[in-house]
Amino acid sequence: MQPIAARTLSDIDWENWKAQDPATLTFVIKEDHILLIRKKRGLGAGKINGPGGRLEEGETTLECAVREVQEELKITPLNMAFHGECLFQFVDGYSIHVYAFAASDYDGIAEETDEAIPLWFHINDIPYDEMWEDDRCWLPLLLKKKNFIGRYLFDKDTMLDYEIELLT
Ligand SMILES: Nc1nc2c([nH]c(=O)n2[C@H]2C[C@H](O)[C@@H](COP(=O)(O)OP(=O)(O)OP(=O)(O)O)O2)c(=O)[nH]1
Repeated sequence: MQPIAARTLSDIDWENWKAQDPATLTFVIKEDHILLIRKKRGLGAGKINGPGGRLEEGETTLECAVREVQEELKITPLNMAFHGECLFQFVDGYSIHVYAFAASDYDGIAEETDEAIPLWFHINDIPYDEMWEDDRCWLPLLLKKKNFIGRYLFDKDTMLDYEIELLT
């Protein structure tokens, strides 16, 4: 992995950009509450996030999104809707392309696993201070059922630049 000299989004050739890893995020939103996790390991360990992770060989984004929720919280998300894409470039050279889903219901009882602690929040009380810096830019769009594509440049945990396009 080669570090890149970019300091703004315009330093990156987005036309030919391809992430090292495709990944997913899923937000179960039910009756004004959202199910988040305290992530115990992997990229973003310690932060609060939605359950999710990297695609496995041969898997669709939807299959990955469902599997990650099942693995991390022992529940199955229901009524999955795709809402958007987040394209993350890190200055250390790493890149990840995240597909974001919302689910309006689930089967089972969420429980702590090796990977995550389940946490419910009211949608007006989302703990953005404990989340990735970009989440406050696009999670409100997902909550409003909008579709979006965003590009983000990070130096470790610090967001250097971003842009979000709403899709109709
Ligand atoms: N909300 C949010 N999520 C992010 C950001 N950046 C980022 O990678 N993520 C998510 C996408 C993935 O769901 C997750 C990273 O994948 P992971 O490390 O959990 O992958 P994995 O489950 O396959 O982990 P592992 O088995 O390889 O440890 O973090 C961000 O800025 N905001």
